[in-house]
This record gives sequence, C-alpha cells and structure tokens, in this order.
Amino acid sequence: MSEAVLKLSGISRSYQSGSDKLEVLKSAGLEICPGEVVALVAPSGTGKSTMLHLAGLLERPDSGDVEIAGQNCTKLSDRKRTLIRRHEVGFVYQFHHLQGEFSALENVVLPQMIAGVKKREAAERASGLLEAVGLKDRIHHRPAKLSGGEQQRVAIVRALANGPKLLLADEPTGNLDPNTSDAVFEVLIKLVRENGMAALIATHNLDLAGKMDRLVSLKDGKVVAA
Ligand SMILES: Nc1ncnc2c1ncn2[C@@H]1O[C@H](COP(=O)(O)OP(=O)(O)OP(=O)(O)O)[C@@H](O)[C@H]1O
Repeated sequence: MSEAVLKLSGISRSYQSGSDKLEVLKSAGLEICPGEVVALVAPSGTGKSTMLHLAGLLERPDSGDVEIAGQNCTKLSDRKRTLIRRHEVGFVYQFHHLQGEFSALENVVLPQMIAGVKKREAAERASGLLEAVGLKDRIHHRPAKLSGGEQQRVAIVRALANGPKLLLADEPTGNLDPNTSDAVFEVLIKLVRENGMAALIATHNLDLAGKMDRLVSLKDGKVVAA
C-alpha cells in the first residue's frame, strides 16, 4: 500500500481529432503525500485539465495506474470509481458551479446527503465549515446574493464537505480580482493543511503557485519539476 494520497504511474492519454492522434500525456507520473500542496503550472494545452480529470477519476487513462489513498482505481467498475470520487476527492473549478436555487448552506449539505450523511449532521458540519471561512452571516443566501469571493469560498467548503483526502483544483481563483484571489487562496490552503489533505492545483498564477509546497509542470507529456 502506497503512502501517497495520489499516485499516478505511467499515465498515458491521447485524443483522436480527425485522423490525427494527439498524445497529451505520455507515461506521466506523480505522487502527492498527505499535507502536501502541489502547484501544476504548465502552458495552455499541455494537459493540466486532462491530468486533473484522470486523477479525479472523471476519465480513464489509455494506460497506466491511478491510485487514490492506496487503492488502485484503474480497473475498478464505474460504480466503485464514483464512490471513491464522492468520498475521497474534492473538486474546485474556476467557476463555482453552485446550485443557484439553493442557499450556501444547502449547497454544502447536498453532497453530504448524496454520500449518505443524515440531514441534521450534514447541516451542522456545513454551518461549521461556512463559519470557518467567514460566511457565518451568509449561510442562507443564494449564490446570486453573494460576491464572487464568497461564492468561491462556498465552492471550496462544498468540495471539502465529505472530508476528502485529495483536493483537485483547476484555476480555483482565476475568476477573482487579485486581492480576493489571495484571500480565497489562503482559505483554501489553510483548510487543506488543517485537514492533512493532499492537493493538486492547476494555475497560471505564479504568485499563488509560489505559496505552494512544490511546483510541477508538464513537458512532452511528462510531469517535470518546475
Ligand atoms: N475531449 C477532447 N477531445 C479532443 N482533444 C482534447 C479533448 N480534451 C482535451 N483535448 C486536447 O488536449 C490538449 C490538452 O488539453 P487540456 O485541457 O488538458 O490542457 P490544459 O493544459 O488544461 O489547457 P488550459 O491551460 O488552456 O486549460 C489540448 O490540445 C486539447 O485541445
């Protein structure tokens, strides 16, 4: 059993476009340990989102293995992969993707209930988490009534609602002004570190990347130190 929360070994992934085959990842490897926050900084089109999708079990590699919390997920059924994704992986995207008809609290309660947590327990955890990110007075607001930074803090809390071991983020503050971006990023990093999670965060923002524990890039389909 691997100690790493995320272990990608020999990952290859290509896309067919017309008669051409685009080899995006070519036997790429990466390990991230508990408590480690890794920045994925690479030029546009080199495969950052592809790598996050593979790590988050949203797609399967053509070859290679994806291990999450010591479990090799490559050959598991779609159902088992969905369960692992639901319990062990949190996602944060550039745009919050909150449910507009629900309050901040309900947005954080929902994924917990889908994972089998009772409503009352889910609501207690949700309000505790929202309070921890400074949204105590906003829990009953719908997303449209929240600022961009507040919406993104709700999205971060939602990603952490089920206590995942792995956080995957794609430009998590890319939609925010620089000051708000810094503040939201601080919240994200603090929660990840406090909970001993591992995180892989794709960003073009080198200031933010510089605050992480390690920087990696993608070159010729492989993960390289940045
Ligand atoms: N479903 C798909 N079908 C065909 N080609 C794809 C598909 N998904 C991604 N690609 C191609 O694979 C390459 C890598 O895409 P990917 O989105 O992983 O890059 P990225 O590094 O995340 O880029 P960006 O920083 O611009 O978001 C790109 O050339 C893209 O056009």
